[in-house]
Amino acid sequence: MTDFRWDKLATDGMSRRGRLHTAHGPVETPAFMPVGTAATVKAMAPWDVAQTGAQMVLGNTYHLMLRPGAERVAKLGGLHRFMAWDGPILTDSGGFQVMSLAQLRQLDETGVTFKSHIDGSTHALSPERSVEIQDLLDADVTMQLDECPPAGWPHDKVADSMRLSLRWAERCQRAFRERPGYGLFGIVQGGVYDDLRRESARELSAMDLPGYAVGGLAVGEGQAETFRVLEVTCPELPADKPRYLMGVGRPDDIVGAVMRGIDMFDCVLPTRSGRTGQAFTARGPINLKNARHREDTRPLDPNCDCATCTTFSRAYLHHLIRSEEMLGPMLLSRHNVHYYQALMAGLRGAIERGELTEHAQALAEGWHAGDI
Ligand SMILES: CNc1nc2c(CCNCC3CCCC3)c3nc(N)[nH]c(=O)c3cc2[nH]1
Ligand SMILES: [Zn+2]
Repeated sequence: MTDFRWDKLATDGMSRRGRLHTAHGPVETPAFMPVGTAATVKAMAPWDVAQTGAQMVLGNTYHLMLRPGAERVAKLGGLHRFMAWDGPILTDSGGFQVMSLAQLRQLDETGVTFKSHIDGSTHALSPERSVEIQDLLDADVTMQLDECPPAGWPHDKVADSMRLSLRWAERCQRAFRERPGYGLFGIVQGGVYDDLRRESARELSAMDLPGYAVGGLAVGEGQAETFRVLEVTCPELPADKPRYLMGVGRPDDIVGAVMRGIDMFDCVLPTRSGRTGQAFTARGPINLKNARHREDTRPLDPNCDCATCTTFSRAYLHHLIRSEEMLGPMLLSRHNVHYYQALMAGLRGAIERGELTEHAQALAEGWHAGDI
């Protein structure tokens, strides 16, 4: 059984090309992980997800503990068998989703208690219970339970919140069931405050965890602030451990974060925006709802070799979205996830060649050129 580890294969400036080894297989980094909230990457079957080149997907403690329940997923053989995904799975710890989705939630030293947004039933999520749920789901990567302070909180409130998350990290590490190929990631907090980010990163680094996430970002702070926080945080993290920027992002966010030392990403954007008709292309995002596409026989993105782009015209995709046909979100989600995977493959190659700066410049020129 493989040991959980991340190999650093090449560097280019602050960026790294690596390989994560997990119980369910390797993951080439920098990596983009499609989000599979309720045990499905929405509108995509697992074979569609695999075909995009994605190696690792996200599951969600909050949704799965409410429905169908963690014990039930375990009884059914765990999340890999349940959703027929035999590659690595990372599950978030649930705290972020509670604060953004649940009703009547209460957060204190012990954890969070909340009422289900599905049926109003009351639930409690402690660091120990979150780790237990992620174990029952058989997640290859378990995330610590943390508190993600909303943007705009003052320094003293963020300091208290960051230190609570540090105490929860300790409790998660004690509760985590060590087994080969599985790892627990800490989550750096501290808002947009450099001193708090450094304190959080240093304390978590001292815990010698197998991987580190940067949380508390992509909450509306804007790209410049996100990048500034990364420039402060990444240098404080161990150079030989993977770094995961939670909830990011648009293609240009991802490129900028890779250049600042991030190795792993997750975001609902490619799937969620795909369902609303938005497609990411080498010449920037376009929305297929727009009437300008209704007689356009060209492919979505001539540079893309995915099934959507090599089979259908923009006119047809426009028709599907306008008609609210199920096939529309299916085809656009597949293209968008494929596009993100191709973006990551391009970044990995550029880092190997020591050409990331030039590659990033070429990508930005394409995006700014705009659709023709
Ligand atoms: C979109 N922006 C954003 N997302 C954040 C997330 C969620 C990342 N995505 C998880 C998947 C979505 C559903 C299933 C799992 C964050 N999660 C945690 N634990 N802590 C954050 O500070 C945290 C911060 C985040 N910022
Ligand atoms: Zn495509």
